[in-house]
Amino acid sequence: MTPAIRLDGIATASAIKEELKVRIAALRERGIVPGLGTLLVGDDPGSLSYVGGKHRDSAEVGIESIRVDLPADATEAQVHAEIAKLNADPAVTGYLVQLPLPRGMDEHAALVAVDPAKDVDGLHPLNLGELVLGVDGELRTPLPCTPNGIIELLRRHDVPIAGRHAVVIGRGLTVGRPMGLLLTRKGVDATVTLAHSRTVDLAAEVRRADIVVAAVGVPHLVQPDWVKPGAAVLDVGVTRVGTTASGKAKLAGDIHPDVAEVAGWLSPNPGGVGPMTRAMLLQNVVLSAERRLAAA
Ligand SMILES: Nc1nc2c(c(=O)[nH]1)N[C@@H](CN(C=O)c1ccc(C(=O)N[C@@H](CCC(=O)O)C(=O)O)cc1)CN2
Repeated sequence: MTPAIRLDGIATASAIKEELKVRIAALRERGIVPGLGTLLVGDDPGSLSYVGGKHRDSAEVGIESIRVDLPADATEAQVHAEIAKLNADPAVTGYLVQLPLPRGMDEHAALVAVDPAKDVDGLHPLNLGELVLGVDGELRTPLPCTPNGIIELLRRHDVPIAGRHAVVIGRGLTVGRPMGLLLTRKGVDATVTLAHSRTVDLAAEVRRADIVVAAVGVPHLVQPDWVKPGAAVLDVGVTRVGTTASGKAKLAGDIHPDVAEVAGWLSPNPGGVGPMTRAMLLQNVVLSAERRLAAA
C-alpha cells in the first residue's frame, strides 16, 4: 500500500496566515489594531513553547502581543487580578489562559472569569454552551482552536468527512469533547464515537473508523493493526519521553509511526495539528476584531 498522504499543518497554517494578513490589513486601515493576550502561569516547557509560538505567529501576521507570565507559585488571587486587567485592557482584542494551570489551581474558575467576548480559545462556558445549542446553525462565538484546526486541516486536504465514522480518543476539554460537537455539526456531518480510558475495546472501535483523532498523551497508543486501511489519522497527543544528546526534548505522539503504512492520510506530530491550533487562534482574534467593528 502507498504511504499515507501527509496532513501538513505547517503549510496549511501558512496559507491561512496569508489569508488573515489581508483581513488584518483591512482592520488596521479602519483604525482597529487586533491584539492577542496570553496569561501563562508557571514554567511548563510545553506551555512556554506553545505560548512563544502564538506570539511569533501574531507578529508575523500583524497582531499585537500582550504577554503576561506569572511564576508557578503565584496565588489564585494574582491570577484573577491579571485576568481582570486583561478583561479591561482595550488593547486586548482577545486572550487566553494557557492550560494546564499549576496543580491545585482552579482552572474552571479561571476560564469562567475570562470576558466571554474576549475568549479566543472558545473555552468559556458560555461559548461552549453556544456550540452545544447552535450545533445546526450559524455560530457567532469562537470555536475551540484544536478541533477547529483539525476540521480545517481535513477540509483543505479534501478528506471526506460527511457520513464518515470518526472515532475520537480522549474526552478532555480542549480537544475530545468539543471535537465530537464540531464533527457532528450540520455541514460537517460525521458520525462520532467518543472513546476514553473506560472504553472496553478501544482497538475494535478504532478499526471501524474512517477518521481517527487521538488526543490522550499515551505514546504510540494507536498501532498499525488498529487502523482501517485508507483512514485519516490525526495525532494530537504529545508526551515528552526524554531528551536528545543535545538536550532537546524528545517528543512522542499518540500514533505509532508505522500507521503511515496503513492510513490514507496522517498528520505528523510535530508539524500537524499544533500549527493549525495556533492558526485557528489567530483566526479567532481576527473574527473578534471584525465582530467588534461590525457592532460599532
Ligand atoms: N488555553 C489553552 N491551553 C491549551 C490548549 C488550548 O487550545 N488552549 N491546547 C493545548 C496546547 N496548545 C495550545 O495552547 C498547543 C499545542 C501545540 C502547539 C504547537 O504548535 N505544537 C508544535 C510543536 C511545538 C513544540 O515543539 O513545542 C507542533 O505540533 O508542530 C501549539 C499549541 C494545551 N493547552
